[in-house]
Amino acid sequence: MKKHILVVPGDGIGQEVTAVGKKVLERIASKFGHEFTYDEALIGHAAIEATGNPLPEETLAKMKASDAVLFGAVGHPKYDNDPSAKVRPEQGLLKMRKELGLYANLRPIKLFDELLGASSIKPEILKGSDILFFRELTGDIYFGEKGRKNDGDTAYDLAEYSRFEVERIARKAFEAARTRRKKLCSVDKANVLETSRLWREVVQKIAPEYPDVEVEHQFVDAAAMMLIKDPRRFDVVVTANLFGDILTDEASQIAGSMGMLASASVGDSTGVYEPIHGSAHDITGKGVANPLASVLSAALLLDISFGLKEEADTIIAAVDQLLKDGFRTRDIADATTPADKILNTETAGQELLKRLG
Ligand SMILES: NC(=O)c1ccc[n+]([C@@H]2O[C@H](COP(=O)([O-])OP(=O)(O)OC[C@H]3O[C@@H](n4cnc5c(N)ncnc54)[C@H](O)[C@@H]3O)[C@@H](O)[C@H]2O)c1
Ligand SMILES: CC(C)[C@H](C(=O)O)[C@@H](O)C(=O)O
Ligand SMILES: [Mg+2]
Repeated sequence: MKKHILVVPGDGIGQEVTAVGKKVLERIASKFGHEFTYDEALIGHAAIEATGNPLPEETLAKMKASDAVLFGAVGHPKYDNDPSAKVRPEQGLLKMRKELGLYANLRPIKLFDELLGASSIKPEILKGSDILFFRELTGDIYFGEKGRKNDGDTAYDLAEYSRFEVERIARKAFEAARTRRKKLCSVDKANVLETSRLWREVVQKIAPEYPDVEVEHQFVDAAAMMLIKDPRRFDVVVTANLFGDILTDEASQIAGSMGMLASASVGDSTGVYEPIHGSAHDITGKGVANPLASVLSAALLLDISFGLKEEADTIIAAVDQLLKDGFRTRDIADATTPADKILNTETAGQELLKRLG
């Protein structure tokens, strides 16, 4: 198969982990006889430094022209600590999502059995957890009008959802539930927010079209609690942009680390595949970031954008074998991990390639 992949590493550990994700794609291409071509483009702080724009037109054009995007992360401490900065790396990420129509963000919470001990949640509570989040990605408080009034002393961010936006993400979630354990949990805050009341109304209205799927509605505060108390009660979860952002960082602890969670952003055009984590300033440049979220994002890319299920499964099996062989990056290691089994970003990539064959 011939495909063109755009690699957009972005900032901080985005650069470090995406290099490993790309190597895995290259190995898969040679192993299975595919012809993947690659290009790179700037986004975030790196793009601001080079062009003044967090999402240069050239990057956007390259994204639209590619078959899939392997993405790293954006962000820099300079902006995090300067609330007055008008141009920010995250604007590039949000504009990309909007311009490409990436309204559905799939975040699988996949727990590898070997990592049962890596979480701070008890293994008997965790074992068998397998959740697929559908986070709405182009609406909500992220994209509504925002600003200041009263001489800057009052700030506002408007949360907005249209019926159409809720319906399209809900349908994707219902369809995914059909292929899994047939349970859908819709998470909102309908006891307080009008956007959530519309959300619940839409999900209730289309639910009869999926009679084989058992639907429940939970308020976001309760859902946050249930995720930790009993993660196995969830199969597919569908929720709004902001709730999905927060709940999936929380849910990363079910999988053991932020460094294990991949995501797929899909919708109207080119799919973008990225770890859920950020640029992680605290470990940038140390070479210790866990690259497996990027590697598992590459697997999602092959599966979802190219329909290469066997190739994707080969990557997941290699990750599984790496963990079975006792290897751990620092974030998923514990007191029982022998020193010679602790990997950095680069050696994790090397060990993984050995297991890809
Ligand atoms: N999609 C994105 O590009 C994205 C996502 C989240 C945050 N950000 C940006 O990243 C910057 C840092 O944000 P943050 O610190 O809140 O979140 P973060 O996800 O970057 O890091 C949170 C914590 O998880 C750890 N961590 C994250 N990924 C890891 C990995 N692969 N291996 C090992 N440990 C890992 C970090 O060291 C840190 O302690 C901010 O500028 C933020 O805006 C970007
Ligand atoms: C960096 C930020 C804008 C982004 C988000 O909130 O969507 C990030 O946290 C994510 O999860 O991709
Ligand atoms: Mg986030």
